[in-house]
Amino acid sequence: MPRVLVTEPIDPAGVAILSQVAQVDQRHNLTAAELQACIGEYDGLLVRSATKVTQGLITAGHNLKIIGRAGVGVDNIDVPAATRQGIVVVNSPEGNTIAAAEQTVALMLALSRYIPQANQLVKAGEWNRKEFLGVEVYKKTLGIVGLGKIGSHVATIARAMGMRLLAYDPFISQERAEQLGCSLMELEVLFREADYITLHIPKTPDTTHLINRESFKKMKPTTRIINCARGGLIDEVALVDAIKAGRIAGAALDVFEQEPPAGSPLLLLGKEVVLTPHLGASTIEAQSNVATDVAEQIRDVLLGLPARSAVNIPGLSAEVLTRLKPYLELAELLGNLAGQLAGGRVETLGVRLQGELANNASQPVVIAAIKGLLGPALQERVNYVNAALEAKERGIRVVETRDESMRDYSGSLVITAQGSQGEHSVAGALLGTGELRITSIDGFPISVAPTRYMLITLHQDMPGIIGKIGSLLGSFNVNIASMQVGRKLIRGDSVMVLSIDDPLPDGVVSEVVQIQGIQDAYVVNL
Ligand SMILES: NC(=O)c1ccc[n+]([C@@H]2O[C@H](COP(=O)([O-])OP(=O)(O)OC[C@H]3O[C@@H](n4cnc5c(N)ncnc54)[C@H](O)[C@@H]3O)[C@@H](O)[C@H]2O)c1
Ligand SMILES: O=C(O)[C@H](O)COP(=O)(O)O
Repeated sequence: MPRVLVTEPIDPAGVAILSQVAQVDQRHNLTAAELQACIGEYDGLLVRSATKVTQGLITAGHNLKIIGRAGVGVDNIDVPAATRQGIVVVNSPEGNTIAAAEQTVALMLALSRYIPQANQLVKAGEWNRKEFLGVEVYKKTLGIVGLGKIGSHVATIARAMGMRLLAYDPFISQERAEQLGCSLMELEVLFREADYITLHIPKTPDTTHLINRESFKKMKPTTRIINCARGGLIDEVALVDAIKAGRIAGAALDVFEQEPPAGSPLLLLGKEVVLTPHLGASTIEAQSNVATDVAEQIRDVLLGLPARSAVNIPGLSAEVLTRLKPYLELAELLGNLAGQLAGGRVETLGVRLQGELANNASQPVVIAAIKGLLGPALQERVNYVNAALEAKERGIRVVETRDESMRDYSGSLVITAQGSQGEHSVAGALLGTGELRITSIDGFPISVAPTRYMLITLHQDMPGIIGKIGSLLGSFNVNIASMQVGRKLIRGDSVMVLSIDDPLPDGVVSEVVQIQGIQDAYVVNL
């Protein structure tokens, strides 16, 4: 039975799902060294934001097939390292959207009305009403940085509270922003106009310290900032200085550059700041959603099925897989065949998607062709996760073309492998019954069902040549299951495809190429 390690608390619903297919170990307080020491025993790892899934940990996890993040942000996981090792990384992109948006609005209101500070004083026996004169959010301007899932829901709530909405998100259309009642603008303008600024972007090298010392200089002294996205988006030292200097009015933070923020000067600030311990996703509903979502994906991957929200195999959801499955098999087979015909080092792999395959949702078909090409060399080390990266790292250029107008089959593929020993192309399609067919080799039309062992020749079409090959194979006790010739001209260059029942014994090919008229012969094992 596979084993899954859960390193942080998750909803029991997730554990129940994992237990259907795996032995689940919940070990929540492992040190980095303890985790490193035991990770090699596990097929799956499930984390939240506190576990640092580093390159070293991934290397030690030599049995890992999947890393699940019960939440959105995968910045605590070295995704490129997982990809290189062929490990699927999944998250729950929508499970905690509402929770994080509501936490953002709660923080905005808490900051405006000093609710945590007032609560603390009342509990301490004080009744100080003068100290907590707040501000209203009604008719104030909210600047939303990142108008994705959480930013959009914040916009919807804030709009209902009568706020004017500005947004900065270079990857969102004007139309989408308008639907949400937001005016899209440059960040600098948003800094100048907003009374509240809320961040809803991922942490990347580009967004680290997006809000910095210079940014604060552009804001109004009444501006309040909310960060419920990721620590490190705001330069905390600059933030503390800006608040102390009265450059801005305050901040509410759920996330920190270092968590917990032990020793941070933020902890010494007064009522201008409200701090929560990364609680954005901490609702009963969100925790149930994310645990279920990610556990189901881990279960599916351990059962050999695709994950619906893999962050490193884009587009390979269960729905896409069901639709494309036969084409993925076809692409893998043709990639493998083209690579074997090309023989030596392949420099360029051409993938031509025709007919119904010529739409963007067919991207996994290209990955399948790469997987097929690299399969003979890398065996099970190449998979849908790392195939594209493996090709890139080997300097193999993948050239993709599309032709919607092609109508010979509803969808067909042409794979070309060009390398040190020349170029070969193979085409294939699906029959109405769903069976795979190789429909041409090097441009010669054929219709051959792929089999495990094949002998393919390029030869000149002439009387007697088929008989000679048949006799030769017979003398080696090789049984031919089927044979087909494809040619463009009578007595011209042709291709012959022989399906044979067993692997071809050594020495046969060198004798085949001695037959007069045979130009080349290839042993293919699919
Ligand atoms: N505090 C919490 O507990 C908590 C909970 C959930 C999510 N989060 C965090 O919230 C953030 C947003 O999550 P989401 O689900 O809305 O993600 P999302 O992918 O739906 O949206 C992110 C948006 O940011 C935009 N963006 C990316 N780079 C940008 C840039 N440089 N400038 C402006 N916009 C940029 C993208 O176009 C996208 O629209 C993530 O960092 C996530 O980890 C935190
Ligand atoms: O990115 C997320 O989903 C949030 O930061 C939640 O993190 P958590 O699972 O550690 O609460």
